[in-house]
Amino acid sequence: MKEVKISIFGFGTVGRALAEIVAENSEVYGIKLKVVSITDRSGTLWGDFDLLEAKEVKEATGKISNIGDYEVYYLKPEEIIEEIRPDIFVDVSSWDDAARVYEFALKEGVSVVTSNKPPIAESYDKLLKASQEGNAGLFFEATVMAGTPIIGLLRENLLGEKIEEIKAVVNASTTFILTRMEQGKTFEEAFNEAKSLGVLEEDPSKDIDGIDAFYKAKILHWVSYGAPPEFEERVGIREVKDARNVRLVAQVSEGRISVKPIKLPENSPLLVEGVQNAAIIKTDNLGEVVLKGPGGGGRVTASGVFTDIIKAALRFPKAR
Ligand SMILES: NC(=O)C1=CN([C@@H]2O[C@H](COP(=O)(O)OP(=O)(O)OC[C@H]3O[C@@H](n4cnc5c(N)ncnc54)[C@H](O)[C@@H]3O)[C@@H](O)[C@H]2O)C=CC1
Ligand SMILES: N[C@@H](CC=O)C(=O)O
Ligand code: NA
Repeated sequence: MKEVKISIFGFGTVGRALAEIVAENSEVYGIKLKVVSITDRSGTLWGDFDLLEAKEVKEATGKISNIGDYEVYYLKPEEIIEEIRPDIFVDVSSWDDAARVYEFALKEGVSVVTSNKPPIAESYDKLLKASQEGNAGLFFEATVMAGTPIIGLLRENLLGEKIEEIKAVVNASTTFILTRMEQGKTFEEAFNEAKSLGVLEEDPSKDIDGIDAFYKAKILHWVSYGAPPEFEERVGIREVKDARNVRLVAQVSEGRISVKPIKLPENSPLLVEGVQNAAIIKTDNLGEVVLKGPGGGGRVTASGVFTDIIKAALRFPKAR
């Protein structure tokens, strides 16, 4: 059975959920998935360790380096690629500047799977070139709508369509906060409740000020049009007073992205609740296609990462 070596970078809510899913499904489609390293801010665990033990140590102590019987290394991100030589580099961290490591990995023939938005939103074209140069895959399903498959839809199933417009609610945290405010909670009460769900960013202002949704809108623009937008607009939810039927809506059309709170009509498919996301994709032949599903949470996000790991393993030869 072909063994595929995976290095996980970042071991928070999503990383630990991914460890669970890989441990439950280590042999899929004739492939044996082997996590050979896990990195968090305290260091890199590298070797033949027990995945679930690593998850327990992280949850109990907050640091992967506290694991007893295994070697912990202090590697720069590029050294993970050079020294460990994984087949797939999986970024589930909140490190905004990870694009330089993705580019290095891709050029080395190492596929990249990520749930981390800024590197894709800000460096998509450069990374696509690097993936072609290194014959390696770049996969980022979980960056938008978590495991709900909008990226695969746009990158594969709608390739024959002209994307006329996308209107979407793609940030779970603000949807949760706005729907709790609709039910009479204050912003502060709703915000604190959202914290317990594991969907807020490490820096929650990214959610509240529309930055997370903006990155996602930019990724949708890249995938739909192969270029960055000229016009960009971003407004968060801090000034929302009457939350009834209000959602943070991302609007994407060729050359333009906008993220702002919008009061929606009663029957709008975008009037989602809780951590649900929804998107209305308008194309030349199909008219409107509606996609709705969970947009945040550990396993919901790790689901998209895991599917991308399988895609990468099936499509790309082992790293050189
Ligand atoms: N939680 C969710 O519902 C979703 C999260 N995402 C994205 O997935 C990524 C992970 O999300 P969560 O696990 O929820 O976040 P988290 O905050 O629980 O975990 C992020 C981890 O990355 C680590 N990290 C940050 N910078 C690092 C660096 N330079 N070196 C090593 N480790 C570093 C942090 O220490 C933390 O353990 C984020 O980029 C997030 O935007 C995407 C979709 C949904
Ligand atoms: N913080 C994000 C997590 C998923 O991308 C959100 O609230 O949607
Ligand atoms: Na997705």
